[in-house]
Formats: sequence, C-alpha cells, structure tokens
Amino acid sequence: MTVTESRPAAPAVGGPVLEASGVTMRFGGLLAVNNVNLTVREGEIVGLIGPNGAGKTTFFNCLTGLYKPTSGQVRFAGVPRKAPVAPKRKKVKPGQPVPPEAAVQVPVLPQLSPLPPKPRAVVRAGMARTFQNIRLFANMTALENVMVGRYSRTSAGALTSVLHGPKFRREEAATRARAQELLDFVGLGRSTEHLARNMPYGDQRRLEIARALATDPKLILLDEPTAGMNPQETRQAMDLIFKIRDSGLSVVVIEHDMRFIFNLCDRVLCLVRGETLIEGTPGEVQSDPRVIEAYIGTGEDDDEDDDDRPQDDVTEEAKP
Ligand SMILES: Nc1ncnc2c1ncn2[C@@H]1O[C@H](COP(=O)(O)OP(=O)(O)OP(=O)(O)O)[C@@H](O)[C@H]1O
Repeated sequence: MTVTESRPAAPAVGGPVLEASGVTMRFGGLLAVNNVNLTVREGEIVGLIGPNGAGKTTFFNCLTGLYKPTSGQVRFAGVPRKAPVAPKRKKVKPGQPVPPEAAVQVPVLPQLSPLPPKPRAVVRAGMARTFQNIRLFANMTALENVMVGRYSRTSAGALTSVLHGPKFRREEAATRARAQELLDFVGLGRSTEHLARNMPYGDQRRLEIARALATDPKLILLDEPTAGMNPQETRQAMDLIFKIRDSGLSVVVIEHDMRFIFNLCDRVLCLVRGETLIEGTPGEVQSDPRVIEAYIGTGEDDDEDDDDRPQDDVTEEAKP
C-alpha cells in the first residue's frame, strides 16, 4: 500500500492544541475505545483511520465533548474538556402557573436536520466539526447556512436571530459579510443564494465546512469529508483542507480513502477494535503490514471508482 504523492510543504508545527490521554469509552459491555492517546499540534493535519467499527467516530465524539469518556482525559488548549450538560429546567407542579421562561416556545427553523446536542459548547471550546452524514439546513440558502453557524459566535444568538431583535440587526451585516467571505474561501462564492438542497453533493460538503469555519475554530474535525465524492471532488476537498491548515488551523480527519489520508496528513492514527494499532507518519503507517492486515477481510478498499455517493442525502436528513 504505497499511495503517497507529492504534497505541499507543511508549515512549522506549533505546540499542542488537543491532547487526549487514555481515552476509553464503553457502551454497556462494549469497549468501543480503549486507552487511546492522541496529541494534535498547531498547524497539523492528523488522520484517523481504521476498519468499520474500529471506534473512530466514538473517539471523535470524545474529543469534541459530545461524549464524556468512561475514563481518560481530553485537553483542548491546555484546558480539560467537559461533556456538554443539558440545562436544568424548572419543574412546574400541576396546577401552578407556568413561569414565563418555561413557557417560551423556541421557534422552529424551517427544518433542518438535527443538530448535535449543545453545539455551542463545542464551539466555545474553539473546535468545530462536520458529520459523516451531511447536516445542512436543506431549505436555506448557502449564505443562510453559514450565517446560522456564525450566530453561535455572535452575542445575539440563534433565538434572537430568528426573532430579529435589535441586537441581531446590529450584528447581521457583519455576520453576512463574514459568511460571504467564508463561502468565497471554500470556493462557493457564486452559490450564495442557492438552496442547500439543490447544490451538488461536493458543494454541500464544502458548505458544511464553511459553516463549521464560521465559528472561528482553532481546530476542525472532519468526519469522512470525501464520502461519496468523485475523484475530482476528492482532490478539491484535499486542496481545501490544505488551505484551511495554511490559514492557521489544526485539522483532524476520519477517512476510509487511504490515498486521500496518506497524501493529506502529517500524522496518522490507526485504530483497530478500539485500540491504537499504530500512530506515525503516513510513510510509517502505510508500510506497516498490520495496517493492511487490519483492512483485509473487512471488505473495505480505497477504490476511487466506487460509486457510493449517497443520493439526496441532504434532503433525506432535512425533510420538514
Ligand atoms: N451510541 C452507541 N451505543 C452503543 N454502541 C455504539 C454506539 N456508538 C458506536 N457503538 C459501537 O462502538 C463500536 C465503534 O463504533 P464507531 O462508530 O465509533 O466506529 P467507526 O470506526 O467510526 O466505524 P465506521 O467506520 O463504520 O463509521 C461499534 O461496535 C459500534 O457498534
């Protein structure tokens, strides 16, 4: 398995941004992730590979704080990560008047796919992520999708934005301008007014990245960013990730496409059955016979001609 091509020279790598030590995650009796360590430095692109069910997404979820690991620790910018905690609701006894704050109904956005729990908690930590399945707001334009990502960064917040309060109006112009800038950055500058549901698949993935970037993260985590892409879209996705890295961010990426990973990443962590098989440079990982062995018999390959493009992914997820 030798698939490394020439890649742009990486800028100097800085200090640790993300440090995971001894991360373990159990689901009942199932040990999905077992004692995994990973350090991601400033300006680094780190790949996470492994056969199906190896624990990649679970580990990702522990890194972002979506899951609280059963044991181990994740530090971001030196600060321990905490899993998001749902806000407590005031209990109302039967027969008692409902307090105004409990009676407020959050307006339903023109729906939309489900958002992960407490995305703002992840954002506040300076991390952003995309998901395996595209989670765009199908009936919103590209610009609106990115603006929604940006609202998690503004003091007005998503609720105020929907209600069009005065604070929202003050911030809207800046939000719109930044969203346009990000669309230009990911190569979607001409698709501003296109509805997400009508955009080509590769563009939808770019749009997701633009929305994640709208939160001004220091680290972006991409879960299978090229799933279902054709070779040209995959090449463009690689160029975009290099561009993101060159803009000063660190990147962690899960992918099944080995050619993509080995050409993109500075370091690669290979998980098998929840445990670290090897962590090293692309050269070290791709020449390790255990990595090849781990994939044999799984039915997985890195054939770029496979047409596994999900159809109507965005509309399926985001149907009203
Ligand atoms: N919420 C959950 N509850 C119970 N088991 C889970 C849960 N999430 C994942 N698992 C199990 O944990 C193991 C690791 O799953 P995970 O999705 O992290 O693997 P993966 O490497 O990301 O796989 P794939 O490449 O197929 O996405 C699998 O056996 C999976 O069935």
